[in-house]
Amino acid sequence: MRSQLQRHGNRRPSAPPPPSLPLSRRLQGTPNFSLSPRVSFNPHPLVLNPVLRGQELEFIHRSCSTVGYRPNVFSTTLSHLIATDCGHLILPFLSIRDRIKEKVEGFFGCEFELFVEFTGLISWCKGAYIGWHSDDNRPYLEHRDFAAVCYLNNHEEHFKGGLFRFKDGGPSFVTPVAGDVLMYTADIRNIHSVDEVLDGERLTLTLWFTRNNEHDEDAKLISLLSQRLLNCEVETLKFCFPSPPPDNMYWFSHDQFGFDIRNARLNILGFQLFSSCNGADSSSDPLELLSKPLRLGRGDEIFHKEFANGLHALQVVQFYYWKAPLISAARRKTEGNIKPRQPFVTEKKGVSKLDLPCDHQIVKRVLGHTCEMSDYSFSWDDFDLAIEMWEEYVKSLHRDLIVLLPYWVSNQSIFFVNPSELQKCDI
Ligand SMILES: O=C(O)CCC(=O)C(=O)O
Ligand SMILES: [Fe+2]
Repeated sequence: MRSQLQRHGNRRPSAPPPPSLPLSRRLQGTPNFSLSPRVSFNPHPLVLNPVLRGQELEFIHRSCSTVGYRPNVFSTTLSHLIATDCGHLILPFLSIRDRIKEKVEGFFGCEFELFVEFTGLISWCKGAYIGWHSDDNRPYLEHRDFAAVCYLNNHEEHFKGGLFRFKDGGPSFVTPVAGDVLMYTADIRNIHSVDEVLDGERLTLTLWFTRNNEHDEDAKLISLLSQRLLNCEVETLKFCFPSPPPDNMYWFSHDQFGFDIRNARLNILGFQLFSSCNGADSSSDPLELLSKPLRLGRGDEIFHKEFANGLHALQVVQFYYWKAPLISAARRKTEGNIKPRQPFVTEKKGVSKLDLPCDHQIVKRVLGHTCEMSDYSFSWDDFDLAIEMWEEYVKSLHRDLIVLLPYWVSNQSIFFVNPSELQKCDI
């Protein structure tokens, strides 16, 4: 513990300003990086198994992702989580982020500590691909030195297509396997591509690293977090309800039409959204209603509790599916001892179904094969239990975040340490 704190307390010196030569040339002349072509590094992806909190990251992505930087790609960035008042959800990223950073520094023999420039969950749905490119191939990306892609699900099992390919040298392709981390320099020595995804949702945790501290992601995230959490009390759950940013971040557009990703992810799991405003808001844009209090329905039933907005409802639904095996096992164990909590379900009085623009055929084509988790037989009883568990989960992460933030501010670096360990160290 002590050594972990000291490590973070005394960051290694950061790199001097980068010389003007391109990275590829610099590496050839630097003993630490004498293995300049990628093929003379370990040709196989480094395997970090098991992926720390992989299912949790999947839950976060399915509940928080926005449309991404390429067609049919969705992404969840740490800054987006903070901007939607879900800063506590960055905590599950931190151990694996630290571990990957250490591995990249070790693997490439970095003399100076690297800075994380970007951390994000990125999913590639049917039709997504990227042709030959290097990761520093735009003027605004020139500072990127290294890339690490951690695969969170399996080729063939969860998606088809989507192989990673290197243009030169070996291995010529990489088959994504959950837990594998692929690391490469971001420059032209590692021109690569991703084959078109033919089915399913290919999920990765992608990080880029830089030696230029002006592009340190941590500094920006700490400043964002400090602004958002300025007057926040540890016990206030109200603050932990997600607050949606502009709707266009969730709008997947295809030709003239498309769908809202929040609504689509609910629909493919069999849920519909209902608004309690009876007619008063009928003239407003239905997409705006996604930011207002909503109810959830399935078939003819409507759940009695109200959600703060569409993101809140989606987060609870995805949490339910993440925890469904646990919840149903607990219920089986206690069968007979616990009274069913029914009735939870109300009739469709005083609510109206949200009439959102949605091209169901495109939803099915892009996201249709991602609903394997809907196999669990659904129960409102279990769902109600999941709401309580979600609230506990959020409160506990939120508490940790409030404790850790001052340490991050004073180190100007984001890291994870168990808060109870921190308190022991302070004494
Ligand atoms: O997901 C991958 O395997 C690589 C993605 C990639 O090349 C990129 O985003 O630049
Ligand atoms: Fe790339």
